[in-house]
Amino acid sequence: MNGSTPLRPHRAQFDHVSLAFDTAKGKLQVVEDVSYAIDDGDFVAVIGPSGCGKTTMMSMLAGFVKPTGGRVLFDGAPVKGPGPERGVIFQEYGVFPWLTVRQNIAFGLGLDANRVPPAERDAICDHYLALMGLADFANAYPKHLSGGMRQRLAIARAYAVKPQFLLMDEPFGALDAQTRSSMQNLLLQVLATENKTVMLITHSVEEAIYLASKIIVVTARPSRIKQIIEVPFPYPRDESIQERKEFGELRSVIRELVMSEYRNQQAQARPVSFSD
Ligand SMILES: Nc1ncnc2c1ncn2[C@@H]1O[C@H](COP(=O)(O)OP(=O)(O)OP(=O)(O)O)[C@@H](O)[C@H]1O
Repeated sequence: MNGSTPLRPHRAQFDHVSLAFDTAKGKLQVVEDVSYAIDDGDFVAVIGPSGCGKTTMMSMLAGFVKPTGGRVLFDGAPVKGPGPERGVIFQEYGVFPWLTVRQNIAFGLGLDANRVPPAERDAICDHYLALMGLADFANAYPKHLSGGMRQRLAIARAYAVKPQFLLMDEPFGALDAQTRSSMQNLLLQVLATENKTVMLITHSVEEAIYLASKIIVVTARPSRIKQIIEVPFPYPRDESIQERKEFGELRSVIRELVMSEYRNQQAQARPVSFSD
């Protein structure tokens, strides 16, 4: 629909990536020697203990922070900053309160990188208003929406500019169980109709297995790769896979991996570890 952005395969690569923040108390090592690739069409979920460095990892690929060691590559070149081919959706992120729902969705389509003619812009807005169940609220302001609707709007805004590469940080974390599950299904539906590559950060093992093709379990801080797991369920998927024995078995394995990192975090008994 967005004719200005030709579809082409994308590849992201973390190549021995490390990141340490300079803080008043010294260096805080947050990511350490992480290497993996996200290939075109992959759906990679990253899961690990709270505060271990997942958002920091994603922020490097989004171009918000730079690694202090190694390289983060997008299409073979080091990431230098944000770009229109990478759409970022954070929890509670990205809705302008002074714009209506329709204007919010149209916003990115007025920016140079994604500009489209008005008729096309209107068609894209209509498409996502319908897809996200927001058509009746097109002219409402975000303050009149429920939390779930606002988050759907944030997602619609990110989808509208058709980034082929989606970076999603706990996008459904604040939603009630019902809305969360309908948003997951909607995401699978969008992925089935549009070629997208996704990096998703989640705390939910079920969500990771249900949505992802590959799950990266990371360690307690500093984030290192603990295990990379290929999810054995083909797409398209529906909720019935959650009833399958293999789903339950995989859930147990991943839960144990994550819990063992929580135990490590507690055993370290240092909520924040600094070094000079
Ligand atoms: N700009 C910064 N300066 C200093 N420390 C930071 C900065 N950003 C993040 N941190 C610290 O880095 C660590 C990792 O944070 P990050 O948000 O990446 O973790 P996370 O795994 O995404 O956490 P959660 O799952 O709870 O969202 C935390 O201890 C955090 O306080």
